[in-house]
Amino acid sequence: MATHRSITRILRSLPNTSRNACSQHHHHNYHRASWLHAEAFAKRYSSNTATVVAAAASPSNEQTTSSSSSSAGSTGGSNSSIISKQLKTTSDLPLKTYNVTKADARPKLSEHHKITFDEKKTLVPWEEGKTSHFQHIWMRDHCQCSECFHPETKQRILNTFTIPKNIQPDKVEAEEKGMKIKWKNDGHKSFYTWEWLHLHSYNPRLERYISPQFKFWGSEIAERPPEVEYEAVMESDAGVGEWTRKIRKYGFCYVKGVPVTPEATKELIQRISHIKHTHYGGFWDFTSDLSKKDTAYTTLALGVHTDTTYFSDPAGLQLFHLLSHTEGSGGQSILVDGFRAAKILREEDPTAYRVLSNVRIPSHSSGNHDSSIQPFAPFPVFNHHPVNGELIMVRWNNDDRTTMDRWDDPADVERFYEATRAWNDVLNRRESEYREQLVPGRPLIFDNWRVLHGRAAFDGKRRLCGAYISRDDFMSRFVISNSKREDVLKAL
Ligand SMILES: C[N+](C)(C)CCCC[C@H](N)C(=O)O
Ligand SMILES: O=C(O)CCC(=O)C(=O)O
Repeated sequence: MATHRSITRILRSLPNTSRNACSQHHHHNYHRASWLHAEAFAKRYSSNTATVVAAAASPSNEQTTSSSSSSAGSTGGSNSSIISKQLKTTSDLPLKTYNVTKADARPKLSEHHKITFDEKKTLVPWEEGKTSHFQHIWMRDHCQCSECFHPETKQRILNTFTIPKNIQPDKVEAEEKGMKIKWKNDGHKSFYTWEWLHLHSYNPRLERYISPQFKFWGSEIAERPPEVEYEAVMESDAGVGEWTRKIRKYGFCYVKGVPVTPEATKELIQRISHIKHTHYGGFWDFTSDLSKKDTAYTTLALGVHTDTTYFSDPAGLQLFHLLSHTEGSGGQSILVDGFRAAKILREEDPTAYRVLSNVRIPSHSSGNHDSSIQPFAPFPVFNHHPVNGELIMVRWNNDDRTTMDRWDDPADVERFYEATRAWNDVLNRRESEYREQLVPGRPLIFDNWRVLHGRAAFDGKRRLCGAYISRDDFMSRFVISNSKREDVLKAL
C-alpha cells in the first residue's frame, strides 16, 4: 500500500527509470513478439482482475527510455482534482501492476519434471524453470474443443455454469503438441497446445508485455512526413497494413495520389473500417458555412485540439482531404504529437502533469439545436491505461470545455489554470508544431487519441471532406492487417 509520503515522492520524482526488462524489444521466433503482436496481447492485460490504479507512466519511444511511476488514478466523478486529497491523505487504492517476466523463446516442457495435478489445480513444469499453476475450473472453462468453443465464431458455447465446482481431471497426459485432460465427471476430453498454455499462463505470467514503439516527432517531421501510396492501400491488405502501421507508429500519415473527389476519399477511408457516424453525419464534405454549429464550419483559426472530447469514446482516427481552396488563402494545418508534448510536460513540470492527469474536464457539443452531447463523465487531459499505466489518450479541446464548478479544494482552481498554461506553452512551441498546408490529392489521417490538430484562419472558399473511425475499429484493422490471424486468435 503506497503511503502518502511515497505517493508524493513518486510523483515528485516521476523517475525516468531505464527501460525495464519487459519493455525491451526483442524478436522471439516463438511469438515473433514484435511490438505489433504486443498490441494484440496488450488487450489481454486489461481484461483480468488486477486492481491496478492508473499510473502516470509515459509512453515508450524509440529514442527515450520508458519510465513508470505510479499515482492513484483519479476516481472522483466530479471535475475536481484529487490533488488536494493525494497531498493530504494516503491513497487507499492498492497499487498492483502486472509483474510479467521475459517469455521463453519456445515453450518446452521440463525434461526432469512431470505434469502433476491435485484436487484443485494442474501444475505444468516448463524447461525455463517455471511451473504454471492452472486451476481445474479455469482449465475446463477454457476448453478449446469444437463442442466448447465455436470453431467459426470463436465464441464460448460451453455453459460455464454447468461445470461442477469441484471438477477434477481423471487423467492428464503430455503429448507432442500439448496437454490432454480427460475430465472425471463426464469424461470430456480437452486439449491445450503448449503455446496456448505458455501464452495464457497466469500463475505465474510468463509472457511479457512490450510497450507500443511510438516514434515521437516535432517540427522536424516536415522533412520526411510518413506517407503511403493510394494504389498500395486500395489494392492489398499489405498496403492497408503499411498505412495502419505508420499511423500507429507516427500518429499520422498522408496518402499520395488520391483522386480529388469525395467518393474516392470515402472509399479510401473504408479500407481501414466503417465510418464512425456522429452528429456531423458519417462522411463529411464541409466548408465555412456554419451548416453545423461548430467553429470548424467557420473561417476562424483553431488552436490545436483533439476532436470529440465530448464523446465518452472520442474518435480514434480522423481523415482530412482538402478538395479545393479558391479565392483566398490561409487555413494551414498544424499537428502536434500529444504523446511527445505530454512527456516534455512530465519532465519539465511534473505537478502540471499530475494536475492534468487528475482534474476531470467536462466538455460538450451543443451548437446544433437538436443535440447537446456530453460524455458519461468528465475526463482528464492525460488518460492512462488502467493496467499498464501507459499514457493512452490525450483529450484536449479548450473551446469545448464547459463550466468547471465542482472542486474539492478551491485552491485547485489556480493549480488547474497554471497547469493548462504550462501545457499550452509546450503545445505552441515552434519545435512542437508541424505546420503543413493540406494539398488536394494528398489526404491526411491522424490518431485523434494522440495527435492534436489545428488550422490557421483563412478566407475564400475552402472545401474539406473526411470522416472519423472509432479507436477499436482502427486497432482491430491495425492488428489484423499486421499479424497472422492465428496469432491474434491465440492471444485472445
Ligand atoms: C466533422 N468535422 C471534422 C467537419 C468537424 C468537427 C468539429 C470538431 C469539434 N470542434 C471537436 O473538437 O470535436
Ligand atoms: O479545417 C481544418 O483544417 C480542420 C478543422 C478542425 O480542426 C476540425 O474539424 O476539428
